[in-house]
Amino acid sequence: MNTDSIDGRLLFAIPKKGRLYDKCLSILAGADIQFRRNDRLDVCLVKNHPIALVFLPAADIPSFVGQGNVDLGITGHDVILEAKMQEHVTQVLHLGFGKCKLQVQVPEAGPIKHVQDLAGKRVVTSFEVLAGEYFGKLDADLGLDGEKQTHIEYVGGSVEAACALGLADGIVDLVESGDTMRAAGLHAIATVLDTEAVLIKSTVPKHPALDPLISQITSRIAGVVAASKYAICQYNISRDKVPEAVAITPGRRAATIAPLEEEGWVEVSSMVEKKKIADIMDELMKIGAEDILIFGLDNCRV
Ligand SMILES: Nc1ncnc2c1ncn2[C@@H]1O[C@H](COP(=O)(O)OP(=O)(O)OP(=O)(O)O)[C@@H](O)[C@H]1O
Ligand SMILES: O=P(O)(O)OC[C@H]1O[C@H](OP(=O)(O)OP(=O)(O)O)[C@H](O)[C@@H]1O
Repeated sequence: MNTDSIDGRLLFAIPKKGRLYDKCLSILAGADIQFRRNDRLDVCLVKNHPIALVFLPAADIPSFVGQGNVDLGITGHDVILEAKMQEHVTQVLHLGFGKCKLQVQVPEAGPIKHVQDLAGKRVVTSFEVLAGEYFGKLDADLGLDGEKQTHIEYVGGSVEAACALGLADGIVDLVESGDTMRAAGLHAIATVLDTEAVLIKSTVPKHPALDPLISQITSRIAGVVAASKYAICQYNISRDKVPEAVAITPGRRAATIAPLEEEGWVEVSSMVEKKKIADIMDELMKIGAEDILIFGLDNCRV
């Protein structure tokens, strides 16, 4: 391999900006994929692996990967469906970030209360394929055809302004916290899709020789994702309470139980989901656990 060229390297597409960018950089750092991105440069050679990173718009990544021009990529599940690339890419890993919903939204103060009231009217969106499929089914269910069908119009951004500008009766857009939607005086009346960031590869890879490297990178990224999701919970408890304790902290395979010097007491150590930590600690306190400690994970392979 020529160390100064992309020839022979695995091409790995990363969103060049936007909501997924920072999280992707953390994933790459956690997987020890080392690179330096010079200003405005969209192709970047990795120093410690035969990989080149290609920084692309998130919406273009499914087609690049699906057509085999790029071997691996990170993007949103939503844009894979929007690009109609679900048959051409394999979703290797769910990455646990970029979580949001694609929702139908209408003015809060307006007359439209249900999605059926919006059918046949004007909908503005950046997701014309997904919105088109959604309203296509709804129109068919309601017997709306020809001119009576819902009019879907594409805009590239600031979708939330369309109703206030008189361009639309409703919109289809992404919602995470709901702040954008509320600030625009809108509320959601239906969910088209739940989405999150995913690691994808081509369903029919152009470079099968790269499969071992793809597996290695996938396993590293899976470790980083698991480390961000789990923590270690360690506590002391009297031996007779062990059955109740392991019901609360069963671990991934099984909890580790070690005897303490003090007669009748054990130490329990177990992986727990971070989002459940407060509830788990409450439950452990109730059954008499003591010295409950939570340790974060820098990285792991599980
Ligand atoms: N508010 C959000 N919360 C979580 N994930 C989101 C959010 N908005 C978008 N995403 C995810 O990130 C992907 C890219 O969206 P983003 O708005 O960052 O796109 P972009 O158009 O490339 O960037 P920019 O908005 O800077 O132009 C979306 O397809 C979706 O999967
Ligand atoms: O529910 P919220 O937390 O407010 O997030 C939703 C907003 O996030 C995305 O846009 P983004 O802010 O990425 O910018 P964009 O409109 O330029 O795509 C999306 O298009 C919504 O507008």
